[in-house]
Amino acid sequence: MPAQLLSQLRFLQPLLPMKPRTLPLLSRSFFFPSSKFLRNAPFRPRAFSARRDSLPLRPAKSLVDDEADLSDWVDDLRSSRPDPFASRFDDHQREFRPPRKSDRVSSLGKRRGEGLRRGRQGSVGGGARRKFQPRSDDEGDFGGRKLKRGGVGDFLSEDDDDDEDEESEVDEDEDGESEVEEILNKSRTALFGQQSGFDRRTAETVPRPSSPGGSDSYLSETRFDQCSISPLSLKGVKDAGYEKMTIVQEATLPVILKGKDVLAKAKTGTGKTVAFLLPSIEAVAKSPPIDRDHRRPPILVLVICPTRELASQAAAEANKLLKYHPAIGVQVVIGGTRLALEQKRMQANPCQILVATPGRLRDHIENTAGFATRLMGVKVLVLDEADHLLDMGFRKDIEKIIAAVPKQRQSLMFSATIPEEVRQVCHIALRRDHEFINTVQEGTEETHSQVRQKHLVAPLDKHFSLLYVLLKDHIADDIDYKVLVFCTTAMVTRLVADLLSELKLNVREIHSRKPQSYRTRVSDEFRKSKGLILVTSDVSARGVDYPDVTLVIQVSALANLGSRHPRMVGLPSDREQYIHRLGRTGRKGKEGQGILLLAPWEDFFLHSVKDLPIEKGSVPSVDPDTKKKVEKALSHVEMKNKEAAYQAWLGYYNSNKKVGRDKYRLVELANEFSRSMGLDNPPAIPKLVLGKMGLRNIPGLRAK
Ligand SMILES: Nc1ncnc2c1ncn2[C@@H]1O[C@H](COP(=O)(O)OP(=O)(O)OP(=O)(O)O)[C@@H](O)[C@H]1O
Repeated sequence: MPAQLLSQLRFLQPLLPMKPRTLPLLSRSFFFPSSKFLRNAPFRPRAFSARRDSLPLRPAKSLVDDEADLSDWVDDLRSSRPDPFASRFDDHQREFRPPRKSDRVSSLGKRRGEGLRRGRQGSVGGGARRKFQPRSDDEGDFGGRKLKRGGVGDFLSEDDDDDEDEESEVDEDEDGESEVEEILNKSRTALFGQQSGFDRRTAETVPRPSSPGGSDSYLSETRFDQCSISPLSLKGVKDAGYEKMTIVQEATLPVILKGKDVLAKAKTGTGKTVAFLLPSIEAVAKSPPIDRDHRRPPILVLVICPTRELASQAAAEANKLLKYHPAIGVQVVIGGTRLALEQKRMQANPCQILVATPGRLRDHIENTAGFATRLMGVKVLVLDEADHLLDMGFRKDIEKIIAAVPKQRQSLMFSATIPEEVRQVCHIALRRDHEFINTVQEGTEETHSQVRQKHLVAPLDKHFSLLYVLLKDHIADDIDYKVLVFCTTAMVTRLVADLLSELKLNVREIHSRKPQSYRTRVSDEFRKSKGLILVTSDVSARGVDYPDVTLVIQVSALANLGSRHPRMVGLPSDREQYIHRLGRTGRKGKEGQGILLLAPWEDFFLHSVKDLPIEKGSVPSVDPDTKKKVEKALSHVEMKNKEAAYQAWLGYYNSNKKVGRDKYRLVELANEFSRSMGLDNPPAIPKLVLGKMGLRNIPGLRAK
């Protein structure tokens, strides 16, 4: 495009960027003559009410048709007041990659699972229009992903897992490091001025602890009142007990406040939630107030979290920060409750900030009247645990959601792990000129140094006794113990919880097979308690902020293995899940411990975490009395729970590329697991199920 033409464009749209390097992209995005372009011009504002009234209120199917009109409408709305987030015509540079064939294939498994579940509700098939059908499960969270792998093995594996079996080495991003430094330097000057007392720091010192190794090493030296946030937000921050920013908050806040798209990586438990919520709240605070009588008040900030627990937690944090913003409302839509209830709640209390899990959000887009229109007001889109949300289990939902919000918006993606593959696909949500802010120094570990990590490799049939011994030892060491035990599937989680209860330990369980009300209650209890063990599937792996967890035990690290998808597409691997699970301890600079318990045939996992400081631990001895005690406790565990655990275990590892490749070996291992539960004979499995798992006629299995 000739530069002359650009200057004409600039005349029409003063917000156009002038940088020559943007020309080719602009020329792709603008077509002439363009009535749409003219409609976007700020000097032709339309009366807001007239525009609103003329908008046809159609449900989701019409969303795509209406998107352009709705975008215009939102633009008009924005142009009525100065908006710091509006002047971003480089939006055109964002590229939306249409789903590849591989995406469709690999998401089929999940959809098929959904189809099974929806089938029960009378609406089979992704293409079928669903009308206000309440869904009892939470597709948006791990629990809802239980059927995602597509085979019966997946069906049996039932939950809570990602899929990947390739080893992953997360590259530290050198560009990212230098970008951070540049950003910090610029933003310190811009936001805190020369008086702020900040040193110019080198890239390596971005996450410099104010007291090395101390309990506040996650904090920066910058106070919230040194940055340009509104007095009402500041009051909220203060009441929440936050004075200094954490490292990630210091690094990202100025950039986000400037309206940039951000991809941020920071260690677990270092305040990423506030880092994206606070500037999002500022965006709402700066927006024109919404008319109380508005029939479809726009949602201005949309936060997406992978699990219900995490979404509820983010909404609670938002409410804390909003204490002095009475006009700004937060709502959470997470599944596990009746859709109609959420619809009523949203109607009764319209909000500007919506926190959601992906599946339930899609349900609302497709089934809640006027919801699609409200989403067209979104100015800030946040993907929390972004790498996980971009994996194939969620990808379709995320793409659908992104298609339902305006192209002209700010997008923020946060996670403690951002594998290179995710950086490659992050443009699904982010503009090309986004900032990658990596507060994990190059050459340092992605886990916290104050968390002692060890791995134990022991035969599977010893795992139950060992788990008991490890827990008893820890309880004896720390009267204020608070332990998370991660298991592979919901049914195995239930079995382990049953066993530990039989052994008179103070135990709770949480997984996708539990009703949401129970999950919420247990989660709240564990948050507040000490002297408690929570046995959990991966619903608790990411983001959940339980304070003062003293120990995390991971029984098997293969939770994320079993991919039917190529590594290319940005799946978080078992390495990432290990980091997130471990990250439930050692939060806010506190100390903690992590134990990884592996069977000998699982030790290949160690290769993928060889750069993490995981010591080889010596396997504790199990005395004969303890062994007997555990066996007796196992004999009291209900048979049906053992059968379900066996079936789930078999299905789970059957889907695992490495373990499930050799079916004969798989069955041997499954039967070892069965024996470890005290069963002489492995439970029988329906023939149909075995056939679908590709396990018919494999010696060692019992069919019924
Ligand atoms: N500036 C601050 N000062 C003190 N505490 C803070 C600050 N910001 C956040 N926190 C607290 O730090 C804890 C961890 O925050 P948060 O859950 O957002 O961590 P995270 O980085 O998102 O962790 P994860 O990677 O596990 O999701 C929370 O209890 C939060 O209230």
